[in-house]
Formats: sequence, structure tokens, C-alpha cells
Amino acid sequence: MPRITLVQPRWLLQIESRNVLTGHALVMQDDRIAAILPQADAHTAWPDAAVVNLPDHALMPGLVNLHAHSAMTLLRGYADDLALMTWLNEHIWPAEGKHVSDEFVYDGTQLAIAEMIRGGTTCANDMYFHHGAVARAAIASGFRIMVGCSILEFPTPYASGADAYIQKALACIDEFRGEPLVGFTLAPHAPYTVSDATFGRVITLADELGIGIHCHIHETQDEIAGSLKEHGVRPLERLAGLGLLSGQLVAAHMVHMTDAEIALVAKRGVHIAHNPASNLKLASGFARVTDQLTAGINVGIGTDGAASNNKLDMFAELRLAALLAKGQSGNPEALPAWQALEMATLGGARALGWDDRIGTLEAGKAADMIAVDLSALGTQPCFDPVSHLVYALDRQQVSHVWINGELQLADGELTRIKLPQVAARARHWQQRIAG
Ligand SMILES: CSC[C@H]1O[C@@H](n2cnc3c(O)ncnc32)[C@H](O)[C@@H]1O
Ligand SMILES: [Zn+2]
Repeated sequence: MPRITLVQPRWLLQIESRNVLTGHALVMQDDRIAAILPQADAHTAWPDAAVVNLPDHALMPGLVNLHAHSAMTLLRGYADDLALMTWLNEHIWPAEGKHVSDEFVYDGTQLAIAEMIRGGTTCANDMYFHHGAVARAAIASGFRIMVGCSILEFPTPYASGADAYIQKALACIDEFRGEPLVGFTLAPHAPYTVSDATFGRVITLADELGIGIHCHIHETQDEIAGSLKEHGVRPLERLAGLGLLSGQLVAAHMVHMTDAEIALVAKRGVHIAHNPASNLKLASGFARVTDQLTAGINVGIGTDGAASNNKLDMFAELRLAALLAKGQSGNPEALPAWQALEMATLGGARALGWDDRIGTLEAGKAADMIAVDLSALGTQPCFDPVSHLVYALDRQQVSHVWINGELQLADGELTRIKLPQVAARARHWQQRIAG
């Protein structure tokens, strides 16, 4: 017998048409959205269904974090107030070399997933070492994830070089084939850590496997200067020559872009993961998001890792994206609230090739959705729920989260993840890392 639940919010957000419905019920059948109907019609059709009443709440699709290094929650606050390459070379890479293991990645990823679900994120596009541990942590938590199998040229305790990373990626993709909430990308780390030959292998393999590619690109001016010195061209020109720029690619950051580069990226259908807080904290620069969107590029939103953000708070991130776009362009109409919500939901889903299953509340899609309680002091009065979701909300107001139909957060409480255990593991790692 199918399990039917009628979810009855005060406001139901239709991201695809920028419309807010009132007086409607979302009909959930097992793991899917079966219909959205006026409440009376839904009760007539399913008189025996379970009912979830959300009288002060907005119901919307779950947020998609388009660029994350989930396990880096265990390095949150480890090294702050530094530029990217100093942060990586002198602090993060030495710490990762010493501590990162299957166990570290499993525990750090679970901590990240708990924080993300608590804040309304139902899916993440990850990139890290120990890909199998990332997948296992997500499966154990019932979280939807795109596992980025990282590939670098230099050896780490995880793999001795590009070839070893690729072999591990292939084995992992094979092991988790058929997992309903898990997908894989190949994730060459960045133009400065991956050779032309390895990028070539990644493109061929991704084509053969029919999977995406996830890479940091044009994050800092230093990256561009380094490429000009080593290769005689900017990274994007090099990557275009290698054939990397296509609709299969999610390019994280893309902060420093010329008009011609924006036009090229738009033409090739590359997706961009915008990471406003990380770009600000590392002082990487201000991405030209309004120009990217105007050129027709699909831009989603990501947090980056908790070691450079230092939160995994997608509502804070989309607010920052909207505010930065206005401040930067001198135009208050730049990146309006609806667009920020679309980027953080449907935009992310599109970038992952998953917009047929998530990103909007539509019949046939997976029930990945969140309810947000707008009765709190900070969101009173309420003329427009969309305004509050972008400009006024605190993530603590997320009250309910469903992933693939499973209620993961009920009245603000995680239902599946055991928070005390996850917190105990974080304390264990803090003691080990601090020595
Ligand atoms: C190979 S797995 C990911 C790798 O990337 C490092 N990292 C985290 N944040 C950033 C960033 O903003 N730019 C470049 N690299 C980053 C992380 O520490 C892992 O080593
Ligand atoms: Zn990153």
C-alpha cells in the first residue's frame, strides 16, 4: 500500500514559475511528490492520508549546495584570515596529509550532513579524498549527494598520484552503482594541481561513464598569474583548448573572468558554483555573478568547505549572493529574491543534471523539500514569504526537512542522525588534531 501524506503549508513556493500558492496541499506518495492540489480536493481524493499541518510555514524545495568539501567541518576554524594559497600550502594541506583517513572523512561528512540538513540543505555536490567514506556517510544519513572523486597530480596519503586517484575513483563508482541517492563526478582539483594529460583522461573517462566533472577554476588572481607564467595563457583558455568546457562541467568559484570568458563559458553551457562567503573570507575577489547570469550561464550556490566559510549555511549564502550582486553592480534590482532562491535550488539541480528529480516542487519529482517557520520575531510581519526567506531568515527557522520522502528534520529535531554521537566524534578529532 502506498504511504500518502498531505503536507499543508501556509505558503507553497513554485520556483519554476515564481509563484506562491496558498490553501494547497502537497501530496507525497512514498518518496515522490504525487500532486499539488487545493486542500479540499486533496482530502476528498485521499480521505485516509496522514496530514502534516504547517500553519505558519513556507514549503519549498530543499537547498542544493553546489560546492562543498563536507569532511572539512573537522578543520573548521583551524586556519583563518589567510589568502587561499597560504591557507592551503602552509596549513590545510599539511593537516590533511597528517589526519585525513577513511574515519576522518566519514565522521567529518556526517557532521557536515547534520549541519546541512538542520539548515535546509537536502543535496550537496562534494569534492574530497576517500570517496567511499563520503558515499557511506551520505547513505547512512539518507542524504542526497554527488560525490566528487578528487584527482591531483601530487601524492597524498590517499593516493600516490593522478593515476592512483583515477583508479580509486573508478573502483568507488563501481562499488556504489545503483545507490539511489548517490551520484559521482570526476573532480580534478584545479588547473594548478592537474596536468594537461590528466585533464585529457578525465574528459575521456567522464564521457565514457556519462558523469559530470567538478573543478575549482579562476578562484584567485594568483591562479591566473601562475597559469600565464607556466602555460602562457589564462586557465580558462588552457582548459578550453583541452576540451573541458561543456555542460558536463561544474566550475567552482569563477571569480575572475573577462567579458570574453563569460561569453565563452555561456556558449559552452558550463555551470558555475558561486561561493560568496568563501570568496570573501579568503579575499579571493568578487565574482561577476550578475554578468554571468545575464549572459545566460546557469549559476548555483555553494558554501565551499567549513574550513574557509566557516559555516554550511545555504540560507546565509544565498542572502550574501543577493546582497553582493546589488552592492557590486550599484543596482538594487540585481539578483532579486526569487532569483537567489532559484539559484540555490533549481540552479544547483540543473548543474548536477538532476533537475528531472529535484529542484522544484512538481508532481513526479522526489520529495526533497523543506518547511520554514516564519512565525519567529525576526520574520514578522510577513508581507511576502519570499522576501523573508532571502533577506530575514535564520536557519534555525527551518522546521522540517524531507529527503526522498523521508522526514529527516521534524520540528527542528534531526530524526535519523544521532547528534550526540556526531558531536562526540568531532570532539575526538579536535583533540587529535590539536595534539
Ligand atoms: C582534492 S579534494 C579538495 C581539496 O581542495 C582543497 N580546498 C578546499 N577549499 C578550497 C578552495 O577554495 N580552493 C582550492 N582548494 C580548496 C581541500 O583542502 C582539499 O585538499
Ligand atoms: Zn572548494
